[in-house]
Amino acid sequence: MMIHTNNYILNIKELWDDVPEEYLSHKERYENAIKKAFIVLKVLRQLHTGNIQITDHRTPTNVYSIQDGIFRNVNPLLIHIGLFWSTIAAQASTEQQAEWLQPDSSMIGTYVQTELGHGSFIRGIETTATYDSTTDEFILHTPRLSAYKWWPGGLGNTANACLVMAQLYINGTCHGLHIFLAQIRDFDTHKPLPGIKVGEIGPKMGFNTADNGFLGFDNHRIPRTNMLMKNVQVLRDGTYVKPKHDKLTYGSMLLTRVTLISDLAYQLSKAATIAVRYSAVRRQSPIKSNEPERQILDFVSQQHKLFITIASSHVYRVVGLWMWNSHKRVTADIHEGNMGQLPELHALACCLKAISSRDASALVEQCRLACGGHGYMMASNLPQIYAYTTAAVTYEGEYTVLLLQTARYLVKFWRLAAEHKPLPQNFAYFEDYIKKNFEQWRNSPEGIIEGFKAIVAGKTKAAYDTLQCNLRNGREFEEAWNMASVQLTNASEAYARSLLCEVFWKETVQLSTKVSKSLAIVLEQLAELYLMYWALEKHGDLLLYSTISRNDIEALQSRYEELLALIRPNAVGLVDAFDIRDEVLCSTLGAYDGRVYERMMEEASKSPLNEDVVNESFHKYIRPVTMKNKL
Ligand SMILES: CCCCCCCCCCCCCCCCCCCCCCCC(=O)SCCNC(=O)CCNC(=O)[C@H](O)C(C)(C)COP(=O)(O)OP(=O)(O)OC[C@H]1O[C@@H](n2cnc3c(N)ncnc32)[C@H](O)[C@@H]1OP(=O)(O)O
Ligand SMILES: Cc1cc2nc3c(=O)[nH]c(=O)nc-3n(C[C@H](O)[C@H](O)[C@H](O)COP(=O)(O)OP(=O)(O)OC[C@H]3O[C@@H](n4cnc5c(N)ncnc54)[C@H](O)[C@@H]3O)c2cc1C
Repeated sequence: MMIHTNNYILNIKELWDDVPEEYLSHKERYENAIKKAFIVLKVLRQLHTGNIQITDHRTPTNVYSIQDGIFRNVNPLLIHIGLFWSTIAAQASTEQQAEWLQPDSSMIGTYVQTELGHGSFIRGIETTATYDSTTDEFILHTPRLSAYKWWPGGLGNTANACLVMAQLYINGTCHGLHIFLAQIRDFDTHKPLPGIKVGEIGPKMGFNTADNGFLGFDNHRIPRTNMLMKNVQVLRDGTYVKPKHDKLTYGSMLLTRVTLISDLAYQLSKAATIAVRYSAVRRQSPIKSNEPERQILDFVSQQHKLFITIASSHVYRVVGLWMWNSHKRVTADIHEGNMGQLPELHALACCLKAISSRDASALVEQCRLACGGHGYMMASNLPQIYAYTTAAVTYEGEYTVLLLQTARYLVKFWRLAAEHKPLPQNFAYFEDYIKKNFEQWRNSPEGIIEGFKAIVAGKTKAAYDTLQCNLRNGREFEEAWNMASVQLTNASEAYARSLLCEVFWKETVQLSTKVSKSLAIVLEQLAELYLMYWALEKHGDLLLYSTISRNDIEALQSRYEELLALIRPNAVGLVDAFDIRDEVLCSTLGAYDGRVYERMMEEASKSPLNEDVVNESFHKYIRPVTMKNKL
């Protein structure tokens, strides 16, 4: 059968709620989401087997974006599809993949790594997998409360299998973290298997349809062949065959960090669409007292809040794709046995995941605030987008922890520069900074990019000097590192920002040669706005580390305000160009037709509190008090 993805999925009636999910209980929400998830999974399986084919040009990403509207919250199968499958595809041997990745598999899986006691420091994970050569099995065990797995999406009620991260023991020797496939529930009855304690962790700020769960093993046995064995093996006699790089086991985190950048771009495009469209409809106060009230989008301060969100969505779309291509390249190299590019990819993925999630959550919140009171309504969908987006600052590597990973990489290159050793081309600016080869400041995108590099160099130097000073004062390295950690994270943040500016500007300039002149102008305005915005935000750093002057900063400010005015006529067109359907946007404020007030009233009428003209609590509680002496 040939289908058009959008229409096919959007026309499945059971996928759309009569009652907005906010009115459902925790349990009902989950059950409703599961109903939808399995309708969608069936479609995906049909797509996979070729029983149905997509006639439009869309990719799984598009299918992913449609599901965003269907679930309002989160698809309970997100981790099954996004992490369970992809980890097997990346880390299981060919034979294991052939067995486990069957399209009609009974397995519904999740990715089980974090424990009650350890999330960031995964070497501290306490779950053990001990090889028993007499039975050719691993024994999975949770030695204490802090070792209980806690958080995995879909684990609470949905999953019957999982990929577990555990410390591998063979003959009393610990070989560190490895990944194991474990069945946890009976495929037919769905009851937990003997030796498995599993459940759901309760309501959260968002992700309430993801049934995040807990899991404990009581000496649960799995076959030896259930360890993911593409990069590392345990042989029948207990021989341990080491991987080519000991962080290959962390590959799923790396991939998800890369994928997330594009996902966050998409969340930003939704928030920008809602807030810009609403700002074009909403009128509040005249600008000149004798004029009619103006669209709030005409207030320059409103443009300042919103246009950076549009630009940032493009930045993360472009940089997300750039990272995706790098990941593909490095993965191909790894297949050939060349691990040389892995540290760089890891360092880039860490800081870009950290900054993209932090930017996205701050900007989504800014869009919500820019919609005034109405942005606080669940029906605007902005609170849900915020709750979803802000979680990304924590999951898949907490913000600061990831920035500190990138800092290790920066410090390594600074050390080379300080010792006058050869540097790779992309860090040549460290040497320039040491030699004080400062460029004359230019108030242009290229000048700002150079300025940001100077900030990276200056901040890395400051952090490195502090580190050295702490060491000279007799501190152990780890302690000295901790004492310098504020400066180290600052350096990483600056590094991420300089990458974002440079990649975005270069890619935009290149793209501009391939599109119409009028489109090229708008794209370059957006890219320039992004660079100017951040130059102004970081003008203190530029004053410290580059050759910028006060006059230059004032000129930047004027150009920035000019750009806001230039973008204003295209603002609605720019968000329309994100091409997000109303069914996916799910917002009374952001729908394409601009019927904001009508939609708000329609949504309010769905409130169960409007079902009765007089709520029964009036008779039970209010009247006895207010009418007590009057009856
Ligand atoms: C309608 C249809 C619907 C279906 C849709 C279909 C489409 C589906 C598409 C899917 C799209 C998906 C969209 C994305 C949305 C995703 C939403 C996700 C939802 C939530 C998921 C959440 C999942 C999780 O959170 S899982 C748990 C994650 N946990 C972490 O990230 C823990 C963080 N901690 C760490 O990573 C480590 O502990 C670390 C790195 C901080 C420290 O590790 P360790 O202590 O071992 O190392 P160090 O001693 O610090 O370093 C040693 C050395 O190793 C280097 N290194 C570390 N890590 C790596 C690495 N990964 N790779 C390479 N190298 C690494 C490190 O740099 C050091 O090197 P040096 O040279 O010594 O400096
Ligand atoms: C919505 C959501 C979904 C999730 N889904 C999954 C899932 O599917 N599977 C899974 O396994 N896990 C999942 N997680 C868990 C998630 O990966 C962890 O919460 C995350 O890695 C952070 O770890 P933590 O909670 O232990 O935070 P902590 O590490 O305890 O962080 C607390 C604070 O300590 C600081 N800190 C910690 N270590 C350091 C350090 N070395 N240096 C400086 N500061 C430090 C942090 O910066 C932070 O400020 C999910 C979490 C959330 C919120």
